[in-house]
Amino acid sequence: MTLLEGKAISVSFGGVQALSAVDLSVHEGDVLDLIGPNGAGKTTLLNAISGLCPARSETLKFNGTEISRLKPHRRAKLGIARTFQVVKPFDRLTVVENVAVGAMFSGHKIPTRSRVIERARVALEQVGIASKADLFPRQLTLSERQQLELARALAMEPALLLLDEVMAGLNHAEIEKTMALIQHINKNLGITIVVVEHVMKAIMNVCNRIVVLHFGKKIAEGTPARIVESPEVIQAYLGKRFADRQRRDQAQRAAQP
Ligand SMILES: Nc1ncnc2c1ncn2[C@@H]1O[C@H](COP(=O)(O)OP(=O)(O)OP(=O)(O)O)[C@@H](O)[C@H]1O
Repeated sequence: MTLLEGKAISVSFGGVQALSAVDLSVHEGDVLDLIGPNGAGKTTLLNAISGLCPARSETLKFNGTEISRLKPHRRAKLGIARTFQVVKPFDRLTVVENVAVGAMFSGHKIPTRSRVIERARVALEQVGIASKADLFPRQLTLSERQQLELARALAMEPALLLLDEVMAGLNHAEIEKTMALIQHINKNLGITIVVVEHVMKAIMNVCNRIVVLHFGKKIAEGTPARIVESPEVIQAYLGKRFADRQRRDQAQRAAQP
């Protein structure tokens, strides 16, 4: 089933055409990776979906409802949550209180304080930092702050989660952990995910579809295996060495019993 359907999504900032008539379909259960060079329009596309920047489109439907004229908080209530590339928690609130702010935007009509805190604690457990609930954000490592950002979005009980570079600045072990967490959120919590991610090697093994943006236009879409074969994508973004290595890895995995 199609969860999100966008047709001809365009965004311009003054003279800059950040997105030009991009079509995007996200199916229920997808982990869809948005890739492309710096400035390609990836974050802008997440902003257009979540309502954070004014966008034009022929249609933008979520779960069958036209959302293009809805404010961000209305889209959040319908089940669209997102994380931000630069994590900016409320410094004077504890970790659990920060997440509780997210829980206030869940679909429930009047979330009570106890329900909101309970939901926040569940989300912290889901991302693995329940033991940090009563600390302040400044006491967290970079990786834990990313997990806080994820928990805040999960507390909104979304059907669609938009992740903007949640692995930026993380080391190898932390990236592996985050990958496993993304898989867990998708498979076990049943949440559809659109992820903007530059750490290609890692995300290739987790996503089922990739959409490639270049100068605000969609230049390719398909399975990871198809995308590494696309001459246009190799030239615009992946580079030949990465594509060759990825193809070799895929062949080795396929040959394993
Ligand atoms: N608020 C804004 N005002 C003016 N121009 C903007 C604004 N936001 C984005 N842009 C421009 O729109 C284009 C797309 O930017 P966007 O941040 O979406 O790219 P991106 O693919 O996410 O890049 P990166 O990988 O570097 O995060 C860029 O040319 C950028 O400079």
